[in-house]
Amino acid sequence: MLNTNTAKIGFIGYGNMAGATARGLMLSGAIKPEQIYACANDYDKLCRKAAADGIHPCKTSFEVVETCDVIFIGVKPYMVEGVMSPLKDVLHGKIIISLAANTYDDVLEEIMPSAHHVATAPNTPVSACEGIFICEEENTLTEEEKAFVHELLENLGLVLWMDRDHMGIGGVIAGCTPAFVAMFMEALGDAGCKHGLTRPVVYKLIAQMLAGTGKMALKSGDHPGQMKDAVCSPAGTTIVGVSTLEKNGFRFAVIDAIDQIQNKIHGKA
Ligand SMILES: NC(=O)C1=CN([C@@H]2O[C@H](COP(=O)(O)OP(=O)(O)OC[C@H]3O[C@@H](n4cnc5c(N)ncnc54)[C@H](O)[C@@H]3O)[C@@H](O)[C@H]2O)C=CC1
Ligand SMILES: O=C(O)[C@@H]1CCC=N1
Repeated sequence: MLNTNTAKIGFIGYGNMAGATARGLMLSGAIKPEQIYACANDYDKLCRKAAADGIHPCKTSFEVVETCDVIFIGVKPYMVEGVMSPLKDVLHGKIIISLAANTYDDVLEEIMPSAHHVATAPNTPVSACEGIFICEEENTLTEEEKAFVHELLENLGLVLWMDRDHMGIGGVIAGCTPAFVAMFMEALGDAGCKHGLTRPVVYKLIAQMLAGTGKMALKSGDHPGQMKDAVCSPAGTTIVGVSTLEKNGFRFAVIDAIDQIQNKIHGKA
């Protein structure tokens, strides 16, 4: 029976998302570095990252699969088939957690019918154990394996099981938008710098402001409009900024960005 104290966790591909997942699992204390094995395209680069993280670098994906009980797929979506198909014979009964965007259970089943697989849509804040793992409800895990996967991923933040129709947009809102937020942070940093704050101070203020606003929303359940109203004093300063953002199409720019991502996913762009 699988348990987090002894399970060996593998990563095929050890880039941004896989590394974030591994680091989150280690930071949470659920998984020790010596339980983690990874392979990647560039072995020397992998060895440097593995040494920094304290995990085992592997020369081949076969080594990862043969050694591990649970294997995360951390390669680009278009590579999943080419990387996983040659492993067909060694995947029997292994738990496979795919990180690949918009790559669902039907595709995984086609490529690796003998594995017990689940498709997910994660985000990089898992590295700080404040992330999201959306998992597809349709999967080939046993009930016991599903409970184990849920427990493992819960160490990294929120775990939500979703039907395929909502996985795409859920994955975009959870997985793509950390980049938007980082752009917002950078813009606020530039503005703070322009008006005299040093970079270390302004970025600290911004990060804490964002973490606090998110936590407040989760704790109170308040509507975002209510949270905005609570900051805007009548004839005060914030409302001047809010109206300037409206004039510049701030909210439409965000909705349009999501629309364009969806168009790309659905082949319309
Ligand atoms: N970066 C993100 O925020 C998110 C990424 N994802 C998904 O995670 C997956 C990985 O994306 P990133 O980490 O951003 O990409 P990345 O480019 O940082 O990492 C890709 C990794 O795959 C490895 N790789 C390439 N060819 C390989 C091969 N033949 N065998 C083994 N490893 C190989 C590379 O060496 C690298 O370690 C993608 O499928 C993406 O859709 C999902 C949600 C969020
Ligand atoms: O940009 C991408 O394709 C990946 C999927 C979600 C976030 N990053």
